[in-house]
Amino acid sequence: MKKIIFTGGGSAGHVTVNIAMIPEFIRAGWLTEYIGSVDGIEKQLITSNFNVKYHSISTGKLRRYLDWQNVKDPFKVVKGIMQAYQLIKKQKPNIVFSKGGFVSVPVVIGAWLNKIPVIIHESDLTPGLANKLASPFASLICTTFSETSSYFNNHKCYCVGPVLRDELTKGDAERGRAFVGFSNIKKPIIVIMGGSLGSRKINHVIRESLTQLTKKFRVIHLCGKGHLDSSIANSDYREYEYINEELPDILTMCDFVISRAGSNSIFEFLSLKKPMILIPLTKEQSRGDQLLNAASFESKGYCKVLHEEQLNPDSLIASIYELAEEKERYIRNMSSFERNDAVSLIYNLIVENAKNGLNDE
Ligand SMILES: CC(=O)N[C@H]1[C@@H](OP(=O)(O)OP(=O)(O)OC[C@H]2O[C@@H](n3ccc(=O)[nH]c3=O)[C@H](O)[C@@H]2O)O[C@H](CO)[C@@H](O)[C@@H]1O
Repeated sequence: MKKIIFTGGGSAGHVTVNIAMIPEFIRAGWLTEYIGSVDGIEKQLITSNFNVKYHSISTGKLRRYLDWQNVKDPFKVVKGIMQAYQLIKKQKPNIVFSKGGFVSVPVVIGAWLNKIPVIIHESDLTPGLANKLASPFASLICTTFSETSSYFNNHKCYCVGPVLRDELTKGDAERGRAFVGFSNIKKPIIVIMGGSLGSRKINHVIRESLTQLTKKFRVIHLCGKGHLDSSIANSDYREYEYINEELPDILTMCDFVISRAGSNSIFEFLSLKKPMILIPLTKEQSRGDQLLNAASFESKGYCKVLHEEQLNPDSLIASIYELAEEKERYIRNMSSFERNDAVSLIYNLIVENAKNGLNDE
């Protein structure tokens, strides 16, 4: 029997691709395991969705700011590499698939030290630091955007397009309405998603705009863990820290989306043809990947971009009215998008690259 180990974590964007891929391997009879951090979001998402063995390793964080933890983290990363090396030596997978995020670097190095092939996936237009560090150890890099290959000099890249969960297209609006408890009145619904971890700035502006916003719209706010505000009493407003299996129903039900510009999320909205306002993370808060993701979508007429520097209740309300007025045009533009069957493409690449003879019968 063949065995695959998945890795990736830190935020849901580094896990959802794995969530889309894992069922293929379980169906095909592969032994499927996961290496993640001790308490990251990947542990909760993987163990609640699948009955796969989850191994934890020590991880450091790749921070962009000064923090005393930065001094301790290199030691944690070295410990993580040693743990991953030992685990992979013992588990003998035929291949490792990495979706990136800081936990993935020790795993990729641990696999390489064991001479186990590694396939990496990069879903943003520009590579994340973890994938950049891991790329010399990988046999192949799969990308969502075709432009990404130019950032991985001399590496074998394969553009597979967005990797989306199968369930995403199986949402049911009626189920969504029942879940949030909205009656079927004729006020369009906006879903607000500040990335998988939430966004303080977006949360703040949404809550400031709420009275005005709910005159015309109903609002479902995915505000991120620890960011609920129980003081708000508004019958057209619902807030959740994070929504897992009900998300396809909620997205199918909604009319508009306001979101950060994380790659996985925006391709989910695109494939469901939801007119969207994207508020990308700024250069100060990130490497600028979301600015490029959003610019790429804007150039194709898929979204409206509202930069954080201009974000306030007035600009938000004005943008949502403009989006609503041009709804049909956005839907038309999004209809031209043709999506690959990325899950099958990656599955085939993994089968072709897997090392033979380790756990095989
Ligand atoms: C702060 C940060 O590091 N952001 C990065 C992170 O974003 P982030 O983790 O937000 O990643 P994405 O937007 O790409 O994906 C989020 C995923 O979580 C899911 N979801 C979200 C909220 C919720 O309540 N329920 C739910 O299921 C979405 O449907 C999506 O599948 O990874 C992305 C992909 O590499 C990058 O583009 C982002 O720049």
